[in-house]
Amino acid sequence: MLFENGKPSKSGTLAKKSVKKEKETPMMKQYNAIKAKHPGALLLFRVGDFYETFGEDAIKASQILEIVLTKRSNGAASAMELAGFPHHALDTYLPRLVKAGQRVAICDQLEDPKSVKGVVKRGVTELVTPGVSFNDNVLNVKKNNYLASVYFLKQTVGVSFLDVSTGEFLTAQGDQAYIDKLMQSFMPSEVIYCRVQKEQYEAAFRDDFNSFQLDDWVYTHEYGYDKLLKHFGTNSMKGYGIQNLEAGIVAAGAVLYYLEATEHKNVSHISTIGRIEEDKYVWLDKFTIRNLELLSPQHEGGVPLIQILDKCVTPMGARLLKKWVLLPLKDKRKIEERLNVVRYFKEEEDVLDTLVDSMQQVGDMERLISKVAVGRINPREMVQLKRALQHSLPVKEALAKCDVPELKTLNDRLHSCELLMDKIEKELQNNPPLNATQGGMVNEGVNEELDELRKIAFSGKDYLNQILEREIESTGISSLKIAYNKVFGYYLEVRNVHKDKVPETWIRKQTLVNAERYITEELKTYEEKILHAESQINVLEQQIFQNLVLLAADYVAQIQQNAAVIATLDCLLSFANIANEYNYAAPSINDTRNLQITEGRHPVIERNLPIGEEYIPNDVNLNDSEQQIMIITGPNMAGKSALLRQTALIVLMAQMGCFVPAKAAEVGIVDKVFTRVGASDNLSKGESTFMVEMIETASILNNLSDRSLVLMDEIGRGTSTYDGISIAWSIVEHLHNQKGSRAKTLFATHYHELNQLATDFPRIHNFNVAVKEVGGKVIFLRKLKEGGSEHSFGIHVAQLAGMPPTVVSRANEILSHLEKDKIHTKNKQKLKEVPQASQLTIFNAADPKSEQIKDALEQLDVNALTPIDALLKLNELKKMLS
Ligand SMILES: Nc1ncnc2c1ncn2[C@@H]1O[C@H](COP(=O)(O)OP(=O)(O)OP(=O)(O)O)[C@@H](O)[C@H]1O
Repeated sequence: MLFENGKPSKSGTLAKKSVKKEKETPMMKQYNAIKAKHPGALLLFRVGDFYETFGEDAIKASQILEIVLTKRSNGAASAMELAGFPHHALDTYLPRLVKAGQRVAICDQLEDPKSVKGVVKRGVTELVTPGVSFNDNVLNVKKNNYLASVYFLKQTVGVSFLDVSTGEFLTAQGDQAYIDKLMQSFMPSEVIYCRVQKEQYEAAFRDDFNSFQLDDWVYTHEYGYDKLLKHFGTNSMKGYGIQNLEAGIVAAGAVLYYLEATEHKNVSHISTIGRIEEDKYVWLDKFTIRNLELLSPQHEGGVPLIQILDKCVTPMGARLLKKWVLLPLKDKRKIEERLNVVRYFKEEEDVLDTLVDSMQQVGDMERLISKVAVGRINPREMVQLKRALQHSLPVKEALAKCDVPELKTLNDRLHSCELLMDKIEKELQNNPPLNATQGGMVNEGVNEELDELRKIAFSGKDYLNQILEREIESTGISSLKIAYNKVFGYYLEVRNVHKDKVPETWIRKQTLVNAERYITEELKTYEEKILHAESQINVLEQQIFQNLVLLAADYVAQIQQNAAVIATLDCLLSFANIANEYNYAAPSINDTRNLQITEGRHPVIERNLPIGEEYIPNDVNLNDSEQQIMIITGPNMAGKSALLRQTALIVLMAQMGCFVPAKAAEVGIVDKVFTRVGASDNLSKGESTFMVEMIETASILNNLSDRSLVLMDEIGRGTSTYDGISIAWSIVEHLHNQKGSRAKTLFATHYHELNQLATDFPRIHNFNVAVKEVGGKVIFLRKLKEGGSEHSFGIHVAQLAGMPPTVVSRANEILSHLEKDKIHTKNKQKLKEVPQASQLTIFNAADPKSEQIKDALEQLDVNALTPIDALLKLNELKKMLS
């Protein structure tokens, strides 16, 4: 049974109570029984042509949908609230309920009310939840809609993602940080987890996602493994490479259970399960994804990278591109394969145009074929599927002419599915109705009986004339007439003079003064036919359509593969397009640990500069032998952050297989990118800014490798200046001296004191983003130069920001006063004297508290500490102080 937050929902309870007090009508009894089976879900109960909601569901529905709330007035359940809408408006209202976070159980009439006495049989035909939906209005074409399942197994976390609308099914397992990163990347619309793991779940993900709890028996290896074997019809999961992912299997099994529990039993389009391999992709922690604004901007009105990269013309392409952005590659060969194709398309603009033109018409082939598999495709969508296949043909033709091995491989995987395409073309009209029950969708000449029926239904007069002519000819009764009356239907009328010519088989029905009326076997049959023609037409059309759906179901695997090929092509074409449009260069990828960017630019800022302004390019060189760490100082607004981010973005774009905003870029494969940019407030989650800063930094320092790229922007600014400098200083030292991981680092700071580090450490170099001071005004040159800098020009920025002149001039006064103060210089001297890689002298031997803290620190085994332990320890030390 399903539970919401461990207990049945209020609405389920209320509905029961309010009806039980009085005598239940049979229908309400049925309603209550169904409602009780789906606690936590808002029940849409089909009554005739309406979907009705009752009790608390009605109150919720009326608020969310802005529909009228009434009270049920027919005796027994007089106190019951009621709100409903016409059944044909389901597509409009359902998405609104789901988007408002509701789980919606759709309860339909399972038999024809006309053929039943008493209460019609009803049942829930679908439970739509935010993570499990096929409804186009719930889904966003450019986004996958993932359901995630999470399972904690000691230190390992298993996760599984399913987009039921495309059939994509994935699993992974790893430590908390890895799964957290995946969750932030895949951004599931709904997460299911084991009820008894509530605490762990909430500690890990707080209330980041819509969540739902399942019973603990669902989250067992035995159950999950068996579920997967049954679904895929195999006797092991070895072929999918997930046999040993114990936690991953448990999480994936629960996904399949949940599909069943939500009445999604027909899911043959989920034909494979993939493993998200941690070591195949560049590690981006969740802070990096956020700080680099890869998929969404940090602030309203901002532009994320994806918006620049996405020129895809198909929904599949747009969805795949998001994955490419979040999962850049580490395999040089694979990256080069993508780059080769982009280079080719960039040069062969005709091919690019042909492909883009055809693919523009392909539409969402991936979701259409999923609808075929689950039997939810409508006639109009079937015609769209045909068009998708038709427009894939020129793609195939164009690819066949391309002399690039990677494109040949893609072309080999593209199926033309001609038989299916021709059959849809032959059988379905080009503009069929939306609903298969409406009729009028099948072409003429497909089915003789159907054609006959249509003749009867739509060309009745002609048909009767044909009978009349035939009868006149065979009987010789020239004045014969056909007419209709309500009493005995169609009849033949014979004037008395011709009475003797009437064949014996005719049945006399009426005698008039001058004539007699007869019916014949043929007319009777015709009459029956015409009466039933329309309903028969519908039945036959539906049969023909169903057969078409069955045929299309044989093509699920092929069309899914086509969709994957088209999506890949779309992303590569998009890369080629932007390379041309924005003047990007092909990066050169190698296995060294060097990064050499010549005239690099920020892909997003350069597209959003005010008219007339040009982005100033800069070089960045980093390696593990001479220049491992660049300390970048410079005034506020100089462009330090932009430089840091562009460096990471160029590396990531290169490893996605995309050309880069630079004159040239040599990229030695990077395996992890870490950023700590700015001190963003996280008060809503109960953490102080500085705490967040330290958590994020700790996660960087604990996960470094010699291929990592680290960006640190103003680390330490969340605390007092001296604490900040001390922390920043020791972090840089740590990055430089860490054995076995000379992570390439860009360190932007306002602490000019850190410039001292360059003299003390061989692989640390100072740079500054240049400005020019002319007549008391600062001109931003945006050019990176070697050497440190002395000023921050913060007051100048305050002036630019419109600070009252009195405040600005007072600030200048205070600054000059402080600058004269020797503390500044003395402190600098002090830092210089600090022995390298040792604790900064912050302890006073005369102070017992200080000694106590020192002892505690000395006893610590830093290598054995997790980031959380470290923070707890820090807190303990702080308490010692007070
Ligand atoms: N190379 C460049 N060419 C043109 N404009 C740039 C360049 N770099 C930065 N800018 C512009 O300058 C603005 C400020 O840059 P940025 O935020 O990188 O400054 P900063 O040095 O990090 O400032 P702060 O120290 O105040 O955080 C950017 O928003 C961008 O509009």
